[in-house]
Amino acid sequence: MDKVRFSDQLQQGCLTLGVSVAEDVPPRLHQLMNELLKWNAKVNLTAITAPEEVLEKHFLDSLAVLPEVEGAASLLDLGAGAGFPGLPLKLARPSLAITLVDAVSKKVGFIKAAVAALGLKESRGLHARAEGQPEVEGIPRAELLIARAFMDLPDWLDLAPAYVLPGGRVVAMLGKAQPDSELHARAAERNLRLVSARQYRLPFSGAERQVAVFTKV
Ligand SMILES: C[S@@+](CC[C@H](N)C(=O)[O-])C[C@H]1O[C@@H](n2cnc3c(N)ncnc32)[C@H](O)[C@@H]1O
Repeated sequence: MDKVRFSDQLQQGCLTLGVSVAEDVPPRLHQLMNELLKWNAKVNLTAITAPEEVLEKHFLDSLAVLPEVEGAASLLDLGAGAGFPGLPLKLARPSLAITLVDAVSKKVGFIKAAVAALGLKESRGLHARAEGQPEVEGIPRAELLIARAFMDLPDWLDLAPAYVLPGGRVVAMLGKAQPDSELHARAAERNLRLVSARQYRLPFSGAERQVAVFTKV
């Protein structure tokens, strides 16, 4: 898909999601897609390789949580894989300091190469396994914790708070929507508080999503 068509579709998708990105962001995401597909030909990073699908399932799916990310100064993406959702969020909000962690070195190798190719500042790929002890693991705490397709909600809410700076938030990206009562209950069991929960659909496939934000009590 050429850069112009890609940029049009990306902006259209953002509009449907109710998020906005600066004009230079779609061309930079196009560059990220080319980098991803180039690497993917040699190193297996993602099963999603059709440009239309990369655009929606990786990029728009990541950008959909921009409202939950606004205002944070630092973001930690655990189990980032090929950099989702962290890299698109960083491109959309350049002032965000990001750390992307994965336990598989070839994935972190790609993240580092993408950070260099895109000239991203305050962006770090880190090869580490997150098991709840950030100091031991060398993983820095952040204001906002995020992960996609990493753990189910109960395990994520058990793990993530250890990596949050005081007053920070944990974002859960969920495929299957859960009732607010369930989210409140999962939070209360762990001395957390549900800050917000929002359901939406991806713009082209209509796939259902939910994003929930938690903070420590
Ligand atoms: C299903 S992938 C999701 C990748 C990416 N977040 C996405 O949505 O495309 C899960 C990733 O978590 C990584 N992972 C699994 N357990 C981990 C751990 N304890 N610490 C860090 N990364 C881990 C895996 O290597 C894998 O890249």
